Amino acid sequence: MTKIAIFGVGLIGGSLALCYKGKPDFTVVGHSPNPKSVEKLLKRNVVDAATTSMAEAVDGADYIFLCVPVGMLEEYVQQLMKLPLKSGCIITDVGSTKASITESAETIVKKGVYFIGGHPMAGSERHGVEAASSHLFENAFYVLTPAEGTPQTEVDRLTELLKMTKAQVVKVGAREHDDIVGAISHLPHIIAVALVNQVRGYNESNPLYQNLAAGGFRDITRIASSEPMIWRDILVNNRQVLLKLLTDWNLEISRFVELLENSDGEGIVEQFRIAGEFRSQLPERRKGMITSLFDIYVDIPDHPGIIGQITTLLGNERINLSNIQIIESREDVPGILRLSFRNQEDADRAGELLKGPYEVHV
Ligand SMILES: NC(=O)c1ccc[n+]([C@@H]2O[C@H](COP(=O)([O-])OP(=O)(O)OC[C@H]3O[C@@H](n4cnc5c(N)ncnc54)[C@H](O)[C@@H]3O)[C@@H](O)[C@H]2O)c1
Ligand SMILES: O=C(O)C(=O)C[C@]1(C(=O)O)C=C[C@@H](O)C=C1
Repeated sequence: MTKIAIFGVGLIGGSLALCYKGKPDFTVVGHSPNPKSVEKLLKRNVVDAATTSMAEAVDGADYIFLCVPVGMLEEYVQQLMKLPLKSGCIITDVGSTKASITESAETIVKKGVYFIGGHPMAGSERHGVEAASSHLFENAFYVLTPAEGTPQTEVDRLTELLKMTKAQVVKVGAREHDDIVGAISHLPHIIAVALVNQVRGYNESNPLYQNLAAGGFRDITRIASSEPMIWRDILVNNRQVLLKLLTDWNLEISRFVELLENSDGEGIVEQFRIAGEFRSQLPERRKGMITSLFDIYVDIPDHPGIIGQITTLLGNERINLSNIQIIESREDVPGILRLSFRNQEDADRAGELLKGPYEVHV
């Protein structure tokens, strides 16, 4: 039996738990310091067992996932080292920054235990176990940042385990990770929040701003609704990288100021052209990295007419489906249907509607 202990069973921890729970020869234990959260995890059936005791959670664990906010990771590694851990146990984390935890854990972990930094490049603006899904990591990249001295055999063991998330594991240096992810994830979150707050200011004197906000504003600002505490920790932790990125950002914006001051239409066309060209080369269908669709997943029994029944139900309620895909049909699980919608509201309505007759995952 492989035992997995998960600390912080929220969006990411809960999604990992759902990837392993119920799989043959796996047992998943969730930890929270809060007894009410422990009760909730058991009630939601996300884990096989849940506890407020760190010692109980790690007792005999083969793998420990730290899925708490970035600012707490080091403290958790320190606490874990005071407990008797199984020899060969791998501790990994899912934090959105990698340099500080990878470097500090190296000095904290004791012999016979391994720390390998990790970061799934998938997520959402939602948080908490309620938003968890076993499909979250499908097709996404999952970065591992092993320190230099980590034996390859242990990296391979963790890579093998992560295959069950259906993510694609890649190895990247921790500092390189923070530079890159700073640019493609952390900076966009700052920009989204700043933009929403700029418009929020205008909206105070004229509510039409909010009412007229359409696809463009929604697309670029979805992530402004992300969990503040999670993002406080990420941004403060990666501040050195972000300060440099914001300097570069100011230059990009100044370029537009200049183009507008000079009514330089050709220059504007050129900016859009080179941006569009680069964006069109981003890997397609990498869920969690780039998507303008809102997906729900429905477990479907394998019998004829089932897809017709589902689309009819949606059609009757005038819920517009933008894509439909059968992900797979395996012997040990029901088939899975991915339904995509143009906006969160439609996805939520569809979820509510289909929840009765079918098993729905968001
Ligand atoms: N949200 C994303 O898109 C995303 C993607 C990849 C990685 N991450 C990383 O995953 C980690 C978890 O983020 P999440 O999005 O799952 O957030 P979340 O809020 O859904 O989950 C965080 C979990 O940590 C617990 N927690 C919070 N404060 C705690 C405390 N003081 N003591 C003990 N437990 C505490 C919460 O109860 C919850 O179970 C973070 O390190 C984040 O950087 C997030
Ligand atoms: O899709 C989203 O909502 C996300 O915020 C996911 C996202 C990202 O910025 O792409 C956010 C944080 C992560 O650490 C990894 C992925």
